Amino acid sequence: MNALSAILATLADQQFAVLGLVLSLVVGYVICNAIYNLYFHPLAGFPGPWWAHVSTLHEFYYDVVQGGLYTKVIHQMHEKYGPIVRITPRELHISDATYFHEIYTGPSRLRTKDAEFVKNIPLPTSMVNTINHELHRKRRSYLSNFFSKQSINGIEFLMQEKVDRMVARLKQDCQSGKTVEMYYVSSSLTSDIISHYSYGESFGLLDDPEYSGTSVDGSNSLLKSLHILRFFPFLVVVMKPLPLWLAKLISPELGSIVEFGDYLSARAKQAVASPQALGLSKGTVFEALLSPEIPVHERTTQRLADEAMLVQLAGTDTTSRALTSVVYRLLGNQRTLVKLKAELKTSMPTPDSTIYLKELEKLPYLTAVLSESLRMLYLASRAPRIAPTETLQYKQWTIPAGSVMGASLYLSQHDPAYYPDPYVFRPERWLEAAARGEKLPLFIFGHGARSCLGLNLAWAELYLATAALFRKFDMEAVKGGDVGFDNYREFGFGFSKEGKFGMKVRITGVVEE
Ligand code: HEM
Repeated sequence: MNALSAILATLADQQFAVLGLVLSLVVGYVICNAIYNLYFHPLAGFPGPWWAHVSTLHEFYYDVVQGGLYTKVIHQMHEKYGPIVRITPRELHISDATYFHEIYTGPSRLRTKDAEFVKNIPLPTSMVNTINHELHRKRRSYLSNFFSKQSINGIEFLMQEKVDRMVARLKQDCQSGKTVEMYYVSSSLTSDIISHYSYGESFGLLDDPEYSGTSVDGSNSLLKSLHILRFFPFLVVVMKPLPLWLAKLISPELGSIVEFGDYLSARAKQAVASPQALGLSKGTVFEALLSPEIPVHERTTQRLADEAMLVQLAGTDTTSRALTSVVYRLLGNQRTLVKLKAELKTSMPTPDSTIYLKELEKLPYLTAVLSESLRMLYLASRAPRIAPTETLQYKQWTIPAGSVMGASLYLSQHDPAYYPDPYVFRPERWLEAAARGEKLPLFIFGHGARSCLGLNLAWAELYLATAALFRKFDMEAVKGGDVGFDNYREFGFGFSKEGKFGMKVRITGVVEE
């Protein structure tokens, strides 16, 4: 008995000794790492609070524990430390919109993405996840014709057809006096357009009696997990092969994303298996991605499915939030609304006049209203870049080649250097700048080699839908029905404190003349 006790005691002593050793190693590592980060790291000389220099714990606390609040903290850091701040041990943030184009450059100046900021996106072979500059350039080129201005002008009839469907639905809602969620109306429109254009079959969300919100609810649940997935990327790997039944059991929104992913994989598989008989895939993203000029190793099922999913996600929630935001701004600014309605009459003499994109694009006030609504929208979190071989100079600071650096689009869009009183909605600022011979920058689509590929489609949808909504209908905001426009939280996009986004309206009349 005594011998056994002695053995157990020895083992316990040994375990404590091992535990003690492991703990001391961990503590030692943390201390050494903190000392290195504070005094020896290439970014050690940059301004910022010591805690941001030492570890990412604060970022984790504000973005994951508190939920999407680190951009606010970054803003506060700039107020205290100036225009350039080391916001994490390995990342600089520059809050000076005049420097934006140096970070987000065109293809002639080498820029890569930061791998840390794509590992949470479960589309590993899509262009948005592609770190390498050259590979990204190629992948993007496979779809750039598909979204060129010329191609988008060529599908005006398709967009028009969907806008007409939306108008018909809203007329019914007007008769029934029902309250409608504008965010769901907009996302049904944008989803139907992008699905019809990309896959040759519209998802028909505009025909859903309640305007299905499943697609945006699904992508919002994905967005809300982005910060968590960035800190715990292994979860992406765990979630990816989730069977549909289990995903639906966890949440209907997750279920809708998995279901959609399964649908796209099946379509991609079919297209790859028989590219000669594309059938349903003719004239779609699948056809573009299966072009014989693309190397065979890039024509895989996964590539097609990832890229198709990216296009659908990027093409739905973005523009639908933008359109919802246009409605929110107009209904909250009667003077602007009256002015816009008067201008719309000049290119649409009657509410039933056919709307032509080319005509709408020439309307200065409409363009200013859209630009100003976009400017105030939170639609993309910080997306840092790396200049692997270029040393950059910002004022007195030399940014070493290979540093991670970025500028939040949202903070750039509110830089008083370009937009005095940046939090005031004032479309006139765009017209005043034009009268001075200046063109105000619009940062929301990003800039350079990795800027938004769907920008022409987004603008076309916004022109057509805004003109239809405000030339054909009178509407009012439902009191307390607008949420998320304060951008309290950031999960890629802006959300309210409660994690919501939306705008309820009542269609009060159909315009007669
Ligand atoms: C108002 C609407 C939209 C806004 C504000 C917007 C904004 C952006 C931004 C800021 C980026 C760059 C993100 C980064 O730096 O990583 C981006 C990328 C992208 N957007 Fe959009 N977007 C909009 C609509 C669309 C639409 C309608 C599509 C249609 C397909 C689309 C497709 C894409 C794609 C494919 C990329 C990735 C480009 C690349 O990695 O080279 N976007 N978008």
